[in-house]
Amino acid sequence: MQVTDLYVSAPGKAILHGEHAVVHGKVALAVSLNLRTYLRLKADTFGKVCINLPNIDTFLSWDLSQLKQLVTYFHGKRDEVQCLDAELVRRLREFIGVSNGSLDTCSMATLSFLYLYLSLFGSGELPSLTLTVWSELPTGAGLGSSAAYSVCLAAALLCASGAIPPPLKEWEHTARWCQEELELINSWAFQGEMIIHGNPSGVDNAVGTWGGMLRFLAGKIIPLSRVPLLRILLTNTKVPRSTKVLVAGVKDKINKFPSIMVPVLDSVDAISCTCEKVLSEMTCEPITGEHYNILEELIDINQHHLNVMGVGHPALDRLCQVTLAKGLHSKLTGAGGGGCGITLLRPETDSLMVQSTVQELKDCGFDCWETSIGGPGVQQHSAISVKEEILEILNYY
Ligand SMILES: Nc1ncnc2c1ncn2[C@@H]1O[C@H](COP(=O)(O)OP(=O)(O)OP(=O)(O)O)[C@@H](O)[C@H]1O
Ligand SMILES: C[C@@](O)(CCO)CC(=O)[O-]
Ligand SMILES: [Mg+2]
Repeated sequence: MQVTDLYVSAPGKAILHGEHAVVHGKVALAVSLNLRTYLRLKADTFGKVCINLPNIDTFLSWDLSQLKQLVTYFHGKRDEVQCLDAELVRRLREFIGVSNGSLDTCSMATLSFLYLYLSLFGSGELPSLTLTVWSELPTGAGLGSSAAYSVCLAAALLCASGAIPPPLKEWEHTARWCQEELELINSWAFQGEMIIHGNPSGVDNAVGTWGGMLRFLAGKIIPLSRVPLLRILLTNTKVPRSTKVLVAGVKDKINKFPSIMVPVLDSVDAISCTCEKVLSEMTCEPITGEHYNILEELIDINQHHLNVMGVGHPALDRLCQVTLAKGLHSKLTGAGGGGCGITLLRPETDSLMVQSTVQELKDCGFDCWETSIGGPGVQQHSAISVKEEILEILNYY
């Protein structure tokens, strides 16, 4: 089977409010970032499947004959994807030699690729292909790198399998899929997330698929079209952590102290709803200092709640202290335990103040940058629409 070459990309995300609570059926507000993961899929004729993941130093290849042995029992279902095929996951773990509890970056990325590849092609002829992924996002830092990776894999492999068409016309530079196709991409990306995260809510892959700002509640995705332009500072504490471990830790705490933790989750839910209301008011009436005061207070309260859930870290406390000394308010974003935080900048915060805050955070050993939000969801690219330095990496392998 011969597949068509293609380039796709998907954005990372920042969660404004609702991380962790969203896993337990509460509202989350999330927004895409203008930092993306790019994937190149190239058809080959060597009878091999190769993956190049330079961000995580992973370069692997398998003979099609090896992979075929894994699918002897398998009848792929491309349009019915509610839960993982436990037997396929077990075989793949055995095949790549990874135990159930492993958090190894390379194993998780490999497992999710092989799972999607075999699920989508396993019922027919396996195609020979090379897949290269490069991301502008820090890996495992709370900005949805796993979801952007899974969304790119799902879009590229669904296209290659013929389940969805490549949307790009000859004369276009970028193109997106229709709603129904996006839903299919999102549901397969969720499978990839399940392998990496264990128990994902689905909010991260939804942002990677649709982009923009959205409200997510129990699998229901509502795009928020009327939102004010927010200025956000992103800080990566560079403390490594695993979303899977942190999500499992919060679940344990809820099971151990339900009467203490459930009200905390309810309070986070109320924070997300209040934030959504304020953001919507800011688009239909003149923006005042009071709107920003409320947004800042919500950030502070939520950061305390996340500490109560056990997903804080001294480096995140440091971020909050440094920014508060400048009158700015921060919270962790994503799974916490280290990784990234967001700081809300007010419209009147001048660039000198931003620069000195960034410098102080860098002096703590953190990476820090002002970011723009609301990038488009998953899309196909022509080669010339991919930034030159990224194209060079994707085409190197
Ligand atoms: N560029 C990439 N190339 C290959 N694998 C990646 C890449 N980015 C992420 N991954 C996979 O995703 C895993 C990190 O996922 P994890 O969910 O822990 O962090 P995150 O998605 O960055 O943060 P969060 O889920 O809190 O937003 C890595 O261990 C790796 O398996
Ligand atoms: C921590 C979490 O809520 C967000 C991770 O970005 C996990 C999830 O929703 O799957
Ligand atoms: Mg993740």
